[in-house]
Amino acid sequence: MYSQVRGGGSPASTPSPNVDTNPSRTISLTNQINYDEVPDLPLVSATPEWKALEEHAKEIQETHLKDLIINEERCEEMHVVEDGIMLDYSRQRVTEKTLDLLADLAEAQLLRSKMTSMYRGAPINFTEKRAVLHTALRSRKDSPLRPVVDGLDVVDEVHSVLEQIKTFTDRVREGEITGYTGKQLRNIVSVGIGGSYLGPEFLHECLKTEPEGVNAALGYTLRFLSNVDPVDVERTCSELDPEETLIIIVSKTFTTAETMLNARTMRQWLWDFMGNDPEVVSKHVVACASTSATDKVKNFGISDDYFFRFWDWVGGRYSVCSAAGAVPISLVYGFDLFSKVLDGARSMDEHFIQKPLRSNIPMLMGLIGVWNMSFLKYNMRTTLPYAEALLKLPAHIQQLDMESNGKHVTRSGKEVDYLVGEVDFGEPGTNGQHSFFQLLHMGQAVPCDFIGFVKSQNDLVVDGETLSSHDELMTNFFAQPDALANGKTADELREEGVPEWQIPHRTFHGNRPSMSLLLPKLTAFHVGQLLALYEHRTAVQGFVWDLNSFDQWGVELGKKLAVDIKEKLVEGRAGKTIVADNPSTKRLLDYYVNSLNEDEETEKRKEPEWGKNGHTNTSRGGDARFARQPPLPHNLRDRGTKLK
Ligand SMILES: O=P(O)(O)OC[C@H]1O[C@H](O)[C@H](O)[C@@H](O)[C@@H]1O
Repeated sequence: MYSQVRGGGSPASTPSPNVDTNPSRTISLTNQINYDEVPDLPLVSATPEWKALEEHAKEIQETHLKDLIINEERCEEMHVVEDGIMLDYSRQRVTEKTLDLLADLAEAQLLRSKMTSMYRGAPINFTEKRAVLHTALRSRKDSPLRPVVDGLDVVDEVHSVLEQIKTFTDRVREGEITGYTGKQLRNIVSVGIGGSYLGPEFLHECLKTEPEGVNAALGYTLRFLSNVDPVDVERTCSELDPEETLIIIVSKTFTTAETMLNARTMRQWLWDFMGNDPEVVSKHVVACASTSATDKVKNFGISDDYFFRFWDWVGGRYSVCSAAGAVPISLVYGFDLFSKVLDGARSMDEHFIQKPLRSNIPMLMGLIGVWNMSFLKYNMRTTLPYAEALLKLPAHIQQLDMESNGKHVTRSGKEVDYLVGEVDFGEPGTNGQHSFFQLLHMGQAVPCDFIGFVKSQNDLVVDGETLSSHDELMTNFFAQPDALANGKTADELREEGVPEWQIPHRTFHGNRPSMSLLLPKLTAFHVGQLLALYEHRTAVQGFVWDLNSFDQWGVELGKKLAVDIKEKLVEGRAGKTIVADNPSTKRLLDYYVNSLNEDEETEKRKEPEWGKNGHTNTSRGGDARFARQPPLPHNLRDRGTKLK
């Protein structure tokens, strides 16, 4: 496949990707990396730059954060305001020297060359021989940077699909494209898992309460079906009118077992309501998949016009800005609002490639991530958005980062002897404060990303309150980082009159690092910025650690074993003796199969029922037909007995 760049433009709209205030930090673009060969490089931990940081970490271990954060000059230095975003990293356990040494490490690891290679479409995902071009998904049509993959201009490809999506989604929203029985398509069900689900759901949750989003989505519902658990199907279909439902199958490969079973289930659901006619599928099912899955999409019964392609050079966890996110979001919120997400992501792409280290938000966050993990040995990290609409951001970051940097070898195939790949988790504030913050304050130390907004999507002031509810939320955003950094000493507790016996239980050691990101408002544009910011943070860490952050071989083994288990389960349910690879798995399988068989002797397995909960179908304004339980599809009736 491999790609070259046509035109020779810079990765973003401004002339040089290597702008740096400190000329000694500027990396020559001639220092290009050859991704067609597996390099034989020493581990980064053997470099003098790494060793200098290890030495420096010993000094930092002696310093308490509360002594660092009282230094006015340092606090001034350790914040950035760019594109409306403020990053304050003064509560990280870093000094000017730390940042200089990290810059040296970044330079030694050719960070900027690697970034540029990514933007230009070099095959940096070399184990799969693929380019990594999610930045091209938000390129301007007339971008001077024209990566070419498989002979195709990537930016032209992207814009041709975006136009197809705009036309299709506008026509659906205007009622020109309808369902099989002529009804408007107002219920959208997006079927997908992993990267084909988490990012789009995160965007949906943000836009749901965004004022423009609220208006645009009036009369529409968007649901995500990801888990192969039949209960997820039940929940998804509950009270939906199939005649008004459009199913989007989002799967890059169009082979993922869970997605394809759910896709077949949803196809059957449509047929069971509207008749077993191929036109039901061609009018109610669309696909977002990679061009290499074209035949599979056709074989499913999906028409060409309803196929929105993306490309092998878009990784699943980096695919939100492709058709995977564009189709469901544009159907419900309109293409224009989705375009604003792309604008925000593009502005972050430009920021990332153009800005010098000390003004570069993703670069600073990535390098501090490396510092915390590999040198200060914090192997966890938490994302704490003080915005309920970001409730799915932690789950998205979890996949993005843990699938990207959860690796054990370098690009040269050498085992790493340093810590890489944090465990990422999170929850919106203030809810998180009432669940796991006890551990953050007194148990294990976990670096925190606090994310807050100057304005709420929709603020409230209750009569008699001096502050708005958003101000109230933000007081916590400001207070928690100080509590983590400063802690509380025994002497301070004594002064407050705390009894001596309680003091050990109420002492906070502090010295717990965090960073604070403050954005203007959770709009479509700013959510696009956040999305790209975290994608780039992950890339920075992988580049410095010398990993391939863009493959995911780690998910394959379990998938393969599940296929083997399926055969064993079929045999067990047919009354044959289960032969398993080890006694532990055999015991579990025997227990499962025997329990099922016993159950069935006394009680027939319960049949699933669509719309079981019997709520009013809001999208139909409470149509009585859907408030009742719809008929059970015939093929699913037999499902409980099929395995016998
Ligand atoms: O989009 P699909 O091909 O269905 O893949 C869905 C997901 O499953 C895979 O196992 C990977 O872990 C994810 O990176 C991917 O996003």
